[in-house]
Amino acid sequence: QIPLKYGASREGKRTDAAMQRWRENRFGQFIHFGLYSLAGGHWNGKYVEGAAEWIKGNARISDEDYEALTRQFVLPEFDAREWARIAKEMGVKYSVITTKHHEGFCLWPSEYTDYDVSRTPFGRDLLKEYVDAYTQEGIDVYFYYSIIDWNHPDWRSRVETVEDSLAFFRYCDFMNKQITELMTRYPEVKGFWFDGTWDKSVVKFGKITWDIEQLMHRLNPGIICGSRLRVDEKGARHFDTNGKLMGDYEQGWERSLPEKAPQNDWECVMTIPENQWGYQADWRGHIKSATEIIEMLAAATSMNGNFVLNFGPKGDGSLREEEKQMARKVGKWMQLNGEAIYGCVQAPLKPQKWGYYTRHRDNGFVYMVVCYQPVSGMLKVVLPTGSVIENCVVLGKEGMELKPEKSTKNEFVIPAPEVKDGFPYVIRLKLKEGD
Ligand SMILES: C#C[C@@H]1N[C@@H](C)[C@@H](O)[C@H]1O
Repeated sequence: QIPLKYGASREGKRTDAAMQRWRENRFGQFIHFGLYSLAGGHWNGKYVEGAAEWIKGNARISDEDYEALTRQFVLPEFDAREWARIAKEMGVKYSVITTKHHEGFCLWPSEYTDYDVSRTPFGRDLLKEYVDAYTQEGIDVYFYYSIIDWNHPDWRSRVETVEDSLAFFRYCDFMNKQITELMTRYPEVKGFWFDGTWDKSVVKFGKITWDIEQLMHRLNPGIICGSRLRVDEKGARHFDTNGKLMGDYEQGWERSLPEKAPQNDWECVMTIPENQWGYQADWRGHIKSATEIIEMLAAATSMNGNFVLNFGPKGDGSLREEEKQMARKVGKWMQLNGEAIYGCVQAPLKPQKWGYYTRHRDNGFVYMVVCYQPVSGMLKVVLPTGSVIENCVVLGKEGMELKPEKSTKNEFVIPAPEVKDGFPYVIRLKLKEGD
């Protein structure tokens, strides 16, 4: 163990109510919205390769031309209540919004910059309308905040000269003021989702991330913050130089899922196209179906993780049709099968090829989320020695009990119900422990 001043500030899983609520939420929404949404992944009438929220760099847009987007920020179709209604319909329990992405434009009227909504024709406090609408729907709100800030004159991606370090530490002061502002103006915020901590400047001065963590806990001891914020004084990210997780959960699973359950709390954030977070008018490549998203959500839950699906609203403030469709389909599935996700954790059963087990923290049931229908027509379940299946039903068809048959020692087979709608189905098991 190397002595560290700015490594992990605490060890082990948090056991307080705020963190337990984060765990039980399981399913979240990401909202990427900013000036980049107006460009929609196109510039001068041409499609721009790369992630749409990175268009300033991808299309080599000058500061002046990019800032001109503030004059187009009118949002005639923006209605936070509609965003919140659709999030509720999808069945998410929390939502993370980009208060400020790498571009530096702020979705709230900040006291510390004029590069924000107050300088646009829209003019309103978008963040407040989002917080109020989602809170009204009972959805917890989290703030994404980019450490990188391409607009701020004092941001430095690397610090090489005395002038760089003076500027960078002025920027850190600005950042601390904005974080304080966000936590005091919007006390409903449950946690922060920091991004952009890979640049050399942040890795060189990891203490600034320790300072942010300390600042947030002084303002709200229950605030939740993932590992992506943190860098220790040796430049180690997410896990400190002694291998200890920094922050409250592993926040490295961006567009990927672990193969097996990590030891720590963790969260996966996922895009519907291959890699578009901000609005891209012309989605290309594979667009994930609701069935694929449901399988990822079940996989995450089966490994004690949270799953957050990204929406990139359009430059007029409306949601795109494909995302509304996604919300409808996933929401319909969650209405029937949400008990296999919300408040669920990894089940103590041997994983099988047909899909994912989850176990509800309280109700004692084990759930089988079947994503791969067996050609044999039989779903295999291996139980601990002596345990038996006391009750076995398909969610939505509770009146029709399935009859498991013992096929070998500890192994049972359940006749697989027919798949009608192209979605995973869920079997609920009541197990009776062996004597
Ligand atoms: C890289 C990168 C950023 N991290 C994702 C969560 C998006 O915000 C993307 O722009």
